[in-house]
Amino acid sequence: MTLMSDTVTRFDATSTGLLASLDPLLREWLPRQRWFAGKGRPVTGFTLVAATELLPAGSRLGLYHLLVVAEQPQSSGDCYQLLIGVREALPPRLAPALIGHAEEGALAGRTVYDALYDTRPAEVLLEALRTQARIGGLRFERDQGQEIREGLVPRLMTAEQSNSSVVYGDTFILKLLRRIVPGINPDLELPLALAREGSPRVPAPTAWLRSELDGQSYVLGVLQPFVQGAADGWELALRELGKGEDFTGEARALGRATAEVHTALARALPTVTLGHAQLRPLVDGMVERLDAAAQAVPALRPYVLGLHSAFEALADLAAEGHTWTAQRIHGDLHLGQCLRSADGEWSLIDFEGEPAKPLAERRLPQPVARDVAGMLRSFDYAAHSAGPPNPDWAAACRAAYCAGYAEAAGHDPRTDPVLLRAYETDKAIYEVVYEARHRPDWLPVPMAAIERYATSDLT
Ligand SMILES: Nc1ncnc2c1ncn2[C@@H]1O[C@H](COP(=O)(O)OP(=O)(O)O)[C@@H](O)[C@H]1O
Ligand SMILES: O=P(O)(O)O[C@H]1O[C@H](CO)[C@@H](O[C@H]2O[C@H](CO)[C@@H](O)[C@H](O)[C@H]2O)[C@H](O)[C@H]1O
Repeated sequence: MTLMSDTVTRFDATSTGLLASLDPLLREWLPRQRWFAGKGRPVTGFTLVAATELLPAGSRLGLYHLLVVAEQPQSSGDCYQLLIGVREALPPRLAPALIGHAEEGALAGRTVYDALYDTRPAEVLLEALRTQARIGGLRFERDQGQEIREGLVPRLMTAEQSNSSVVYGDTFILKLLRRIVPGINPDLELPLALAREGSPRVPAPTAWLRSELDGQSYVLGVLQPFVQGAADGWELALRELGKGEDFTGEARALGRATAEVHTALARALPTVTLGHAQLRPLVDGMVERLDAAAQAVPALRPYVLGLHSAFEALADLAAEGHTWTAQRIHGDLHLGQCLRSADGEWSLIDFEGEPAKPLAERRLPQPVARDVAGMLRSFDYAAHSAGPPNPDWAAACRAAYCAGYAEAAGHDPRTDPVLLRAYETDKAIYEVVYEARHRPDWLPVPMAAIERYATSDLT
């Protein structure tokens, strides 16, 4: 256990004692969290990167903001953001938040819990954003043009997520990023760029939380307007499928919304042309991901040769002199990232990209086909998740989505089937690894697509 005490605020004398209390509790609790990225390997210890006392430890309710590196074998360790509450005992409503009872160190005899479940700590965060507080290394910042009312009542969203979100009075939603990496985070960067472009398709960031550590900036959270009465595309698609209803009207609207976001991003941020030299490493990446996935998930192995052909076809096109335009994109687009407001308008959320990929890679310009492929995979997922597989439903949504995209963008993604197939294949491979790791019961869904892609020509 090491301590970088220069980043610890108002807490230097007891920081080691704090970690002594938390270490045994976090070893048990952290790996059980959905957002824990190091699943399958034991946590062997923690390094405290920063500890900020937000409510005094001596009071009825103590509150610490922590950045800790979880040490694991064969890894340099991921850094996590934790909001730790400390009480004598937890009231029953906070039972799901329990981390454990500290037996040693500075918090010995007290109960430690995930403070995001608790009203007062969540209020402390919103108040700090509202007043643009600077506490230790934490920078609470906001868009001066948007107002944050006082007295909004917080509630933690309990859905399984990659991060953790608190909704304030159905007016704002604060997403606290759990795994923290230094640098410009697209989850703040892209919505801010879209807001500057005046795009109505993405809730404009109202405020954000950053940390300055060792000369590097970390985005820790983003506050956005809450889209009231919204349903996400995944819920809606499953509902319509279950009723045997048509979803093509919504799929077409989603295609238009995606194209509008792409057009605004292309205006706001640089675009580049990909020729053979640039496409080759992109294809190599796809091949490497396939090979790594087959190592990790044995069920993929019989299909590796068949899947390679999708990537080779793309490399062949590049070798023949084809070029593609690349720009900033969403990076992890699926039905669950699309919200339909009560008045029927679609917005896109969660521009973080695939959280497991390095930030620099997530911020590279890429062909828009990658996002389109993500949505097409999502229609296929829905069609394989609600009762017996319904490939006709998926095919109809696919056609409507691409037609909607073409209406708003002026070009139809289906006119480049080789590129689209390569990205759909790449995404399905990603999904196989994702499901094997997080939801093994779902593995047959992407595997059904893998089987098709490995054995069929482009249709
Ligand atoms: N602006 C918003 N308005 C309403 N609900 C939202 C908003 N942003 C996110 N949500 C809800 O929160 C969930 C998680 O948000 P998301 O950004 O996808 O987080 P994560 O990165 O943790 O997956 C979404 O599926 C959606 O239900
Ligand atoms: O929502 P996240 O950004 O955390 O994305 C991850 O989890 C998704 C599942 O929640 C996963 O999406 C896959 O399952 C969806 C249905 O639950 C489906 O609509 C998507 O098409 C499918 O990829 C996503 O891949 C993963 O990154």
